Amino acid sequence: MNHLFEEINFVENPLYESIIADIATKQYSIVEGFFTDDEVSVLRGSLLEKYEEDAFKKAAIGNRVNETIIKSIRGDVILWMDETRASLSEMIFFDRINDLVNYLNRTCFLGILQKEFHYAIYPKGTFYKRHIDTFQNDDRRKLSIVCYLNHEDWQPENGGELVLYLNENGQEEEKVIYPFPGRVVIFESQIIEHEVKPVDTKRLSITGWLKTR
Ligand SMILES: O=C(O)CCC(=O)C(=O)O
Ligand SMILES: [Fe+2]
Repeated sequence: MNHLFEEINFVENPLYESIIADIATKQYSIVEGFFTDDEVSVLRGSLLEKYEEDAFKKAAIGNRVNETIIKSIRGDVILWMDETRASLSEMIFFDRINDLVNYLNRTCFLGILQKEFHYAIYPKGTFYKRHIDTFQNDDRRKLSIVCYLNHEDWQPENGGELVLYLNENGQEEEKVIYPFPGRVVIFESQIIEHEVKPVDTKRLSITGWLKTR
């Protein structure tokens, strides 16, 4: 019998258990300090370096059609991350995410087989209007994950709050979340409508999705 338990080799992780419990009860979870101050700082450096190299601009060129329509909905600039060519700091990021995904797959039967993440910068004055993260004919996105990489002195007055629109017994309720560095927000992609309020100071993050298939 002992032998059997050794093979299972499962260590309960209290942080992940609290995320799972949150999502099961309210469809979202706010995790403080998912990344340490040092990790946030290294990831922020990596994001800003790529921004200065103009890599974000190049990523946007594919979307030039409908540019004005898109800008009235969302004003962020993004750069998709490539795990197969990850830098040292990006490896730390993906190690954390993969650890969470493995735990979710072992405990929740979510069947997460794919993921996609991008850096995002919201320049001053930009926003992302109320939306849902799944496309009409593609329901593979299960969980949305937003990781904030702002500077340590980020203030609520800087704007850029993430607002989740929750359904509380038929009544809509707004959950306002400030993008403080190190904070990670996870929510059900297919259920929770949300928006990013106008930003007053350049706002930095990594956003991604855990997907089936
Ligand atoms: O940055 C955030 O807080 C949310 C971003 C978002 O909703 C998205 O990229 O779909
Ligand atoms: Fe979104």
